[in-house]
Amino acid sequence: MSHRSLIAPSILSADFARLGEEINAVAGEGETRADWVHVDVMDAHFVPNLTLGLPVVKSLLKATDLPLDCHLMIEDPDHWAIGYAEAGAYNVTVHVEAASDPVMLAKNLHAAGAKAGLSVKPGTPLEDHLETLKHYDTLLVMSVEPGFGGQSFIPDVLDKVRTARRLVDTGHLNVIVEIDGGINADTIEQAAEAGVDCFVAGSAVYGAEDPGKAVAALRAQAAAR
Ligand SMILES: O=C(CO)[C@@H](O)[C@H](O)COP(=O)(O)O
Ligand SMILES: [Fe+2]
Repeated sequence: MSHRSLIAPSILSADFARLGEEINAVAGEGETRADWVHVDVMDAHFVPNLTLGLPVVKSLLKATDLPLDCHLMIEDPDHWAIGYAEAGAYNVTVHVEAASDPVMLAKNLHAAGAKAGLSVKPGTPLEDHLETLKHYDTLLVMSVEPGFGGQSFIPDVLDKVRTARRLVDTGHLNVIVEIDGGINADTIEQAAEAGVDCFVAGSAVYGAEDPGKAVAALRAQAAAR
């Protein structure tokens, strides 16, 4: 791994009535500071849950200087994703299962000034999307079925992470391997060992008494592998 492990707390497990304060809880100094804030956008169609959309993301962008990592679990990301990039999201991740033209989408996200992320559900093989991946900056490997926080990590996805790590390293791709779902003190080391660069953690951070300390502890565990 060429850089330190990145920790991206998911505000899905935060108090939605106090999102600005909740982000500030992981925006301190040093090791307690998150690298990115992960924002789960769900439309009750691509996934059976509804969360928040572009108006809330625009407000969050004003409330923090941390980079927003927007995970779009929505139908028709070809149409909607660009708005998040134009608003100033750092990274906009779309699901390969939902995108009609993911290569064009990545180009459009880049033109709008954002990084582009490609996400795969646990049952989606990576092998079918290798050419597409070359156009992206992050690969978000889902380690739970998308839709809800607080689910258990699916260990079978570690094989996919190892494959991704190998492809990125041997192909010299500039792609950050990110994992999302069930990451906590019990699972982060396996994920780090398999080659993950960036760890999304919702309940493990916002369910902790001190979210900033949880960020520091997860980062230390990831770095120890
Ligand atoms: O995208 C999703 C769920 O669909 C995630 O970002 C979850 O929000 C992660 O929550 P934990 O599994 O860490 O509690
Ligand atoms: Fe997510």
